[in-house]
Amino acid sequence: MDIRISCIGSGNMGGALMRGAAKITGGKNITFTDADTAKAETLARDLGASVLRDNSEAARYGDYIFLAVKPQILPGVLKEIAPVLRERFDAGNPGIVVSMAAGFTIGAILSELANPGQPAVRMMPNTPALIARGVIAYTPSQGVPDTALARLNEILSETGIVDRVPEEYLDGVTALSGSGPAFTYMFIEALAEGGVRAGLPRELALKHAAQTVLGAAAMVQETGRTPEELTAMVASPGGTTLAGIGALEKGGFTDTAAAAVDAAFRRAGELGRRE
Ligand SMILES: NC(=O)C1=CN([C@@H]2O[C@H](COP(=O)(O)OP(=O)(O)OC[C@H]3O[C@@H](n4cnc5c(N)ncnc54)[C@H](O)[C@@H]3O)[C@@H](O)[C@H]2O)C=CC1
Ligand SMILES: O=C(O)[C@@H]1CCC=N1
Repeated sequence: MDIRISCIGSGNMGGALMRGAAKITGGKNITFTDADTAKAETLARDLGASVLRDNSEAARYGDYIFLAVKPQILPGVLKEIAPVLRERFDAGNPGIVVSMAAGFTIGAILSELANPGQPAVRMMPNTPALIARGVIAYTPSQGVPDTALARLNEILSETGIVDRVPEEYLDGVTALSGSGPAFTYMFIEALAEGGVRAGLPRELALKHAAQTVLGAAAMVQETGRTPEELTAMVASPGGTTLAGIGALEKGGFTDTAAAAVDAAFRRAGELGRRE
């Protein structure tokens, strides 16, 4: 695909998404910038991409300009690239800004850029994008042409499942799939810890815990059955599973897991209001 991509920020998410993009565009059409130049250089070398001198150059280069910096850094970066984006917009060749910053709304992005017409996409990926098993949801601003969105969809699809959603879903997506991998790692650790307490070596317990979560998730995706139906398939009357479910319920498992998503959701809203 003959498009040019700039990625401002070469950390976890910039790296994960560009690894997928490189499969479609080839590394040579991708550029990185980062406050830590050595980090950008290492990633660029890995993908056959290149490094630009600064974020303004990045804003000039890309058909898509991915902003993969922390939400607290984003306003400064937007101010830095606003003049170049404005020039391109006025010349009829606007780049499309693609932000993945938690909580940061399209309205806030356009307001920092001082251009309500700037084409922008707000998206929320997650780290399994690094191994092409990510969840990505996005919302475009009004000015993004359908063809450009279709191409973006194609690029993002290299990193996982992609859904276009109304913007009001994005804080919820951030909480569930954005932060969710960390909650799931905690559950895997907890399962493994239980295995260790039951006498298993830690390495074996962790391996079996991770494969169990993977297998159970695939059952939800591939059988079309609900988690409740699948639970019934596991739990024999008077058996081991029901004993374990009882312990989870006693510990308030469902409420605690749901409260984790709710706390992340509320935090996304706070980040959006910008302290
Ligand atoms: N890590 C995660 O699981 C997810 C993160 N996000 C969002 O992705 C964004 C990036 O997060 P991560 O990749 O985890 O962070 P990170 O810390 O791994 O990467 C951010 C990069 O930005 C660089 N940077 C800092 N200031 C800069 C500047 N002025 N110009 C250019 N680069 C600069 C840093 O040196 C760093 O390499 C955040 O907005 C976060 O909300 C979204 C979904 C999931
Ligand atoms: O923790 C965060 O704020 C980011 C957003 C979703 C995952 N990581």
